[in-house]
Amino acid sequence: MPLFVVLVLAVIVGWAVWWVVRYLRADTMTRQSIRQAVRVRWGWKRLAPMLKLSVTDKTPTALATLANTNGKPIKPRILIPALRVTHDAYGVIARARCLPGVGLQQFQKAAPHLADAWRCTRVAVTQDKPGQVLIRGVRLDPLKFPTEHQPTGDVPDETARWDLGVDEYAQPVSVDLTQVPGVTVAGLPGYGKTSLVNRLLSDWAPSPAVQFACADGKVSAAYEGDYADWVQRMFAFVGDDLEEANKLFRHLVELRRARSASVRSVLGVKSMWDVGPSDRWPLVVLIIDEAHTYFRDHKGSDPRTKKLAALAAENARLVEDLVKKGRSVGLLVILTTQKSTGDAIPTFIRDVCPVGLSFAQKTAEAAVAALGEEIREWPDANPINLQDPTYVGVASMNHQSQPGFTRIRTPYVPDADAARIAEETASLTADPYALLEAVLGPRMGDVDLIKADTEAA
Ligand SMILES: Nc1ncnc2c1ncn2[C@@H]1O[C@H](COP(=O)(O)OP(=O)(O)OP(=O)(O)O)[C@@H](O)[C@H]1O
Repeated sequence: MPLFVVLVLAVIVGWAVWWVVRYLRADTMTRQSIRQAVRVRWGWKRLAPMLKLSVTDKTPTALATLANTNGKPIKPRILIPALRVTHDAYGVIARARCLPGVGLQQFQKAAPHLADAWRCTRVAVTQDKPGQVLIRGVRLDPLKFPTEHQPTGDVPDETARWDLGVDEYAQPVSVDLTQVPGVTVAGLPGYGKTSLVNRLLSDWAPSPAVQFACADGKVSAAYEGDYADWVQRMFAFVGDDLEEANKLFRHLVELRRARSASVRSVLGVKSMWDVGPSDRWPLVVLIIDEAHTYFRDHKGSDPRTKKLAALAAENARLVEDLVKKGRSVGLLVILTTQKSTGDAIPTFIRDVCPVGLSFAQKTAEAAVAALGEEIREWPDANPINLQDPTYVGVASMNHQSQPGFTRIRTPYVPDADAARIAEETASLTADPYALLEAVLGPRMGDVDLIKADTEAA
């Protein structure tokens, strides 16, 4: 046998073995996707013309004209977009070349028929490169399949990137929280708020450039509740006591002022994000869980109620200060609530938070309270459609930088994993105010807090 044939055979056998091994090693979902991808590839030449995704080229090529010796008219050519198909557990990802007259619009129009032909729940067509479209087909609805996240304990590659989960096309969703001063998280009890925050803590805790504080309105003492393990990685923790919370918020507003006053002299820039957070100037994340506890209106004329009402009003004002003025000096506030009324997170705070997430909600009003009026215009993404228990862990998100809402399947983070990370990273905990004092030394006394306020405002 000639050497060339042997080589070709060896390549074919090697390729086949590689595919068989890949197939056998894959899980059931991925195997289905591999078979689906093969069907998509094989059926493409027939399917494309049926869906008007081909063009007829009547102009003969130079080669065809040369070869045409018998003088018969040359048949027009049917051009089919070249298609490259890959797979993942949820379905197929295909890249198609555009042809004259067959581009993004035509593929998008054909998407429902592609979904039928490829037996997909959803098909989305986007364009990420000129001359090419990306066709994502999901056989299974990624929103309906619970996932789990095992935190690695490694320092994140990028600071302030919040990996949230996957969207309805199983594409990873993450939000860049640099320059973001506030995030709201709402949803009915038991639908995954704690797990969402747990993930952020688990992923970010290994970084010495992030410090955490927490006010948990659901508990009275640090050893109770969802954050019991995390307390060791937090420089401050308060329970449902309004006065204690007030002290913490004041402390943080003071930190905000001191940072605003000294950012130029310490970091040499106007905004901390120009240089990024560091262990001496860390990003400070304040988690306010069950935010309603700290802000709700107390009605009554007895002295105790009056005092609570005054504290609640001041708490809202202090948190507003942090969200409105904390961005450039590295403060981030995450507010969560299971209450579905407008006063759970006062609208003047909600509206200055650029990122909002909501798990399931019971009523349209609750969805508006969580995500703003705009959600009424996006019925498909409305969290009132997430009440089925299948959607525990699924949230709808809006981000001020983009129109519309994204539905996200967030993963479950086992408590034991979160506890392990908290323990491993506890030694990184430091009070950012003390860090600033250490940097400024005796100059701390010179920090002009009033001037800092005027500048930041
Ligand atoms: N992302 C998720 N995927 C699958 N299951 C989840 C997810 N998040 C939470 N769960 C399940 O739901 C239960 C309740 O979740 P979690 O404590 O996060 O809810 P919550 O919204 O914080 O409730 P609450 O407002 O009462 O604190 C968890 O114990 C877990 O079994």
